[in-house]
Amino acid sequence: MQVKCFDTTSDLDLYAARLFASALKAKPEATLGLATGSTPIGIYEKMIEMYENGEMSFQYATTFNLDEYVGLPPDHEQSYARFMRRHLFGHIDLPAGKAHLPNGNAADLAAECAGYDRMLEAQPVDIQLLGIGHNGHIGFNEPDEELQGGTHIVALEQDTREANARFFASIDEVPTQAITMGVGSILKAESILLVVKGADKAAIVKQALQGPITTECPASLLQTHKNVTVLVDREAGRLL
Ligand SMILES: N[C@@H]1[C@@H](O)[C@H](O)[C@@H](COP(=O)(O)O)O[C@@H]1O
Repeated sequence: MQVKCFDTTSDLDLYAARLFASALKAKPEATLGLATGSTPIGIYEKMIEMYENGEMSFQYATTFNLDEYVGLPPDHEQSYARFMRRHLFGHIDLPAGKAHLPNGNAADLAAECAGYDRMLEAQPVDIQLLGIGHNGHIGFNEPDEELQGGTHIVALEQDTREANARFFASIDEVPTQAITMGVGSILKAESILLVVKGADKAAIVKQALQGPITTECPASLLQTHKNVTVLVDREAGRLL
């Protein structure tokens, strides 16, 4: 596992965007695993700049997002589908049909999960972008006695709903469930880029990288992967 610490988030964002640009240069038809949350927004901004400057093209790429809320209409301001359109897909040359997110409104959610896994098997992720929750969740894989391998429905922890309530009018509007790729699917990616920003993530990133490998901190399972790069800003990396 390689850990790189950056003085500014802007340097970190540029470095991460360049890793994706290199991956696409080496393999234009690469499958990219993408994430939501506040952490990747700056990285997506740099990708858009690089695309606009002709330094990066998504024309032949495929993307898979980690997760989506259950029960929000796709056009809901806080749905992850909308987030991705706003922060990335609406600004680049990725063909619409090549951007995949789990559908949290599917009539048959079990079939949706199985279908998402089939697509992931057919087009394995080359490079997976990940953030981390304060409790060590990745995607929406919450700490638990057991973790599921494939895409599944998860009940969101109260802490997670509270953390995400800042994007909603009130906590009551935050969905109670999500559909998420499993830790097993995440670990199948050829390479993983974990990005952590801010002092409030310093303790959990230390636990994830240097603590015991346990399902009670889903991100700690990244220690078992052969090709993980961790990018931290100074605040997030201060305990490492
Ligand atoms: N499902 C997402 C995760 O993929 C993300 O990593 C996490 C941290 O978000 P943030 O980057 O806003 O701290 O929150 C959400 O719950």
